Amino acid sequence: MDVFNVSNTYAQFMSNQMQVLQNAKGRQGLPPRDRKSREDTSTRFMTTLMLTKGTEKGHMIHSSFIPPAYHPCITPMADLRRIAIRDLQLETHHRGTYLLLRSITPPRRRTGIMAIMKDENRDAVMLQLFQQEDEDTRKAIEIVDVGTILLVKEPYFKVMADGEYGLRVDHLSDVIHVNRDDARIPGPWQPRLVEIEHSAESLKTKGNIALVEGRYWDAITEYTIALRQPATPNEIDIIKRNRSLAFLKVKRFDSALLDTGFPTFNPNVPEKALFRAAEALYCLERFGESCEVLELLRKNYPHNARAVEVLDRARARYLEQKTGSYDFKLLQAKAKKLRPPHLDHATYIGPVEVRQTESKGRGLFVTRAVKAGELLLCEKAFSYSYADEREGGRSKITLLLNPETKHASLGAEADLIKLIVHKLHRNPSVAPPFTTLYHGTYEKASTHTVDAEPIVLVDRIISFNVFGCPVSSLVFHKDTMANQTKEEPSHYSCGIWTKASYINHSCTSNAHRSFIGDMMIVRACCDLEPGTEITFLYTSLGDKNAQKKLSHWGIVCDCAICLNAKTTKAAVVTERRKLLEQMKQEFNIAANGVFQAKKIERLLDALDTTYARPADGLPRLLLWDPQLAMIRTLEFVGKALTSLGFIVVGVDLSPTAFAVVKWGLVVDYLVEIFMHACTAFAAKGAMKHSKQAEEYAKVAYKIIVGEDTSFSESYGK
Ligand SMILES: C[S@@+](CC[C@H](N)C(=O)[O-])C[C@H]1O[C@@H](n2cnc3c(N)ncnc32)[C@H](O)[C@@H]1O
Repeated sequence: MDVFNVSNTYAQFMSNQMQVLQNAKGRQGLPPRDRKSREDTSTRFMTTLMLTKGTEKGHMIHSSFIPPAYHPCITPMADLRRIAIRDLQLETHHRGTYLLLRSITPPRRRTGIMAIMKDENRDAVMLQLFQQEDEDTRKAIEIVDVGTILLVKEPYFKVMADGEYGLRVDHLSDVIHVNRDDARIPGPWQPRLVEIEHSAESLKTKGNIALVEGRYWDAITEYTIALRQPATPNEIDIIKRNRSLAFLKVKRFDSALLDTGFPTFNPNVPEKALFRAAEALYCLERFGESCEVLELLRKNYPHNARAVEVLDRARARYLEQKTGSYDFKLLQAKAKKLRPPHLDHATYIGPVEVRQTESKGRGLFVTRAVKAGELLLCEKAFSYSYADEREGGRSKITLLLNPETKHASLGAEADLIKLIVHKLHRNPSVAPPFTTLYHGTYEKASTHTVDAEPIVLVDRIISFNVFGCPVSSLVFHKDTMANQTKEEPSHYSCGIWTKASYINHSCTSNAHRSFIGDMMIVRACCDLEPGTEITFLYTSLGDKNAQKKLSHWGIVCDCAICLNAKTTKAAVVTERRKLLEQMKQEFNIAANGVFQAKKIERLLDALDTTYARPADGLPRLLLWDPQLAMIRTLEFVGKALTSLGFIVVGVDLSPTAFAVVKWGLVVDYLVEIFMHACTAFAAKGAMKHSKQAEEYAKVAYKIIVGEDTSFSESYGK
């Protein structure tokens, strides 16, 4: 939805890649013919590593191929059989087996992290780990470095892009870091005795040092090994409390919470445990429980000033979550300042619920009557990937290609996949709202965890549910109005909003989404009866390629506009094109902005008569735009609104109050149309009408931008 769909542009590129995959498949099950020696493999790798050092950062556009979908290992470790590098066969997932490997090189980071690994027979193989964190979040050497011991479950051995052979790991749960105290480490790889610490206290100290130095994963390892040593209950409590801080630092909130003792605290629970539990709950968006823990903290430690501050913040989120009252001015200010624009605000789910539809799977329905402009959702992104769209700043833009689905998109989607993989892997408790989203015919894994590790499958879910988004719909609206551009709104930044994802598509939609940073705001764009299904646009209104784009979701839109487009006779289409061309010429001739109004009016009337159905049932998309250019009189305000499908009364200055009886399509220019009405009514001394028109402009603005606190500033009112 609004991501840069470039499937057509890269069709050839993808079919070439499909061919490469097909060719590779031809070697499936065969052993490699020309396997290189360990020395040769590692020397070549080290040479490339040195030659490319420092040259691979850059802000260029990267391309990323999604591999043919395969399931992660779901067999428990105890049931896997160990194999060796020399047993590997090409293009094969070695189901039911595992490899125990030790790195003999430092890592090289490209789309994935690569290193040369050896096994106990001293054979070597290249390992590529995909979906690992960015260098900024976790250095490659913290993931694999010389001496790192890894267990690769159900290894996938394949021909790489450069023709070399290697192991490819796409699922985080398919690779296990083996701690130095693990009994599975073979004798020759065992650490020297001096490296093995047995006392919980000394391991805790090592953990504390790592924590202070910002080596959080090392700290977790030290504390975890410490907890396997004999220790008193008090020592165990302290080690867990320290580990909970390390877990918080690496965003493992589920584990952090568990280590604090939540939900059963001793009467003399220390402040730190309560703070950490409250922080973990806050980050898991469990604001009510976070408030409860902080209230306990305030009760037990009344002089703790920070507790008051943190409690205020949690209460503010809880209030947003429960009531939907936001300080939108503050949200706009934060979205303007923060990069990435991750806003610290809560999700509000308004009067909506998920229900089964007749023919579109599940959908979102209103539970009570709703007025145009009312807030249905204000949803914090489940995950959000920001791409700097300014000239020269496209640091995270990736061309994401899926040869299997023939889908290609340009933007930050590749990063989004990674962000979600990590979020789910770190915090299994937050997974259900994501994993239950629409995933087409793609089969999910039959289990959620294996050996207590979460199983994560994301890319298909993302491709069906991702939204492209501007950093701010306010800025986008202003740009649209200033540049008068009517190009389709595609965006590089993108995210997943799990509730909004239940909204199905319709070109004659009754709801509209807007963005303030990573918050999506969905408002009704017409009055809705209780039980009405909410719909919004997946592609932009009037997009000529809409049907093609909708086919990505398997949608054949059956709205009035699409049905009419299919049934309109070719002669009528030609006639409309001719009239539009003549109008365009008239507007072009009028270089000074003064055009032959009468002539254009005649052409508009002629175009109008090509439609048979009333516009409130079938909006006239070709008409509102040229009518807007003519909008100098109230007559054209009425005409433009009618073409958009509105029913309005009082435009003719009759004693009837100016009122929208039925809302039509909401476009950015709707605000301008109502503002023209406001001015035109005022010029005629119809001040009540004028005030009412301004109110409608404000509602339209709120629907388009997400809020109306910035209306006065934008429209000088
Ligand atoms: C983002 S999901 C929307 C929620 C989905 N209906 C569900 O059951 O979870 C997108 C999918 O919903 C279905 N869908 C959405 N709009 C539709 C429409 N107008 N007609 C038919 N199917 C639609 C398609 O299967 C599409 O791939």
